[in-house]
Amino acid sequence: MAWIVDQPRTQKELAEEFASLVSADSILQIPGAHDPMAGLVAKEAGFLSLYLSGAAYTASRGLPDLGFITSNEVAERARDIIRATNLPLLVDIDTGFGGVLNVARTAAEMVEAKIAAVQIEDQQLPKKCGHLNGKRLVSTEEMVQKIRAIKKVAPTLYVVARTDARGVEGKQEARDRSLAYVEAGADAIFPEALEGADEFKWFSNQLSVPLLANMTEFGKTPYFTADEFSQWGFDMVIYPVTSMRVAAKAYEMVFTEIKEQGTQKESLERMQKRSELYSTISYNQFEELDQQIAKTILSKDQ
Ligand SMILES: C[C@](O)(C(=O)O)[C@H](CC(=O)O)C(=O)O
Repeated sequence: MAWIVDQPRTQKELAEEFASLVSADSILQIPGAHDPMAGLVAKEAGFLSLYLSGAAYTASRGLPDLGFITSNEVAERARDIIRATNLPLLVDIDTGFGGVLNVARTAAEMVEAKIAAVQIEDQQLPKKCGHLNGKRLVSTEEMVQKIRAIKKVAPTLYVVARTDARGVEGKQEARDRSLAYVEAGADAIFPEALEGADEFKWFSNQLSVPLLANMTEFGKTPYFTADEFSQWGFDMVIYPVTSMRVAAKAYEMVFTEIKEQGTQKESLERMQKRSELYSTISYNQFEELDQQIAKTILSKDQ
């Protein structure tokens, strides 16, 4: 329950909360929420912070993750998720949607939308998923300028700098770039597409700032647990596209059933019931704001 019904939190409060969750003893598990409903369900499951993935956001619009979306589009989706959940949101801003000046505009827009934290990567446009081949990087100097621009325009934004160098130039270069990004003001580092336990451990021995692990599915990183990442010195782990992937498979199953059997009856048990849906979106609390609306009463099987 949030936004109109709850007291919303400010960007500064959300960013401070994010930083304190990162510095807590246990690793911060951050599930991707491609839309507000996914965010609300993740909140009900007990997660304290959410991630808006570029891959999941673009896929939810039927688009590939090649970096041709704009900052105001992403800010709009992020704003909806924050209004609904009132949780600190880490937003994937890809390359910052252009050069240094575009990054500055993106940072300002993210603060307006009350985003707690952003993740910016060192790829050239058009960017690619970090677990694919054929990535090209901008120079360290350009990325450093981008990080400085964010910190100048939006000092309260928590900045996670992602380096894609591991798959392009190697792990030593990824380490060197990370050190430069920290020097430029990044609050945390996201070494993208590390391939094994040894690489995670090696990386955390090289850096003293908080580190983020990407536990995406069908990528280059094997399926490690949150505890394993934590033991290796990582402070955050994201599950960026999981919500989108399970939702799309669920649609596929029920649409096939309706097409083939002419009914969705077999799938009812796997559906969110009307009562569960209304509870998740605080239906009653919104209804109570207007005494002219008759109070909705549901039967127990609805
Ligand atoms: C983290 C990521 O940038 C994303 O957009 O969520 C992607 C995830 C993915 O494509 O699986 C990534 O580049 O790792």
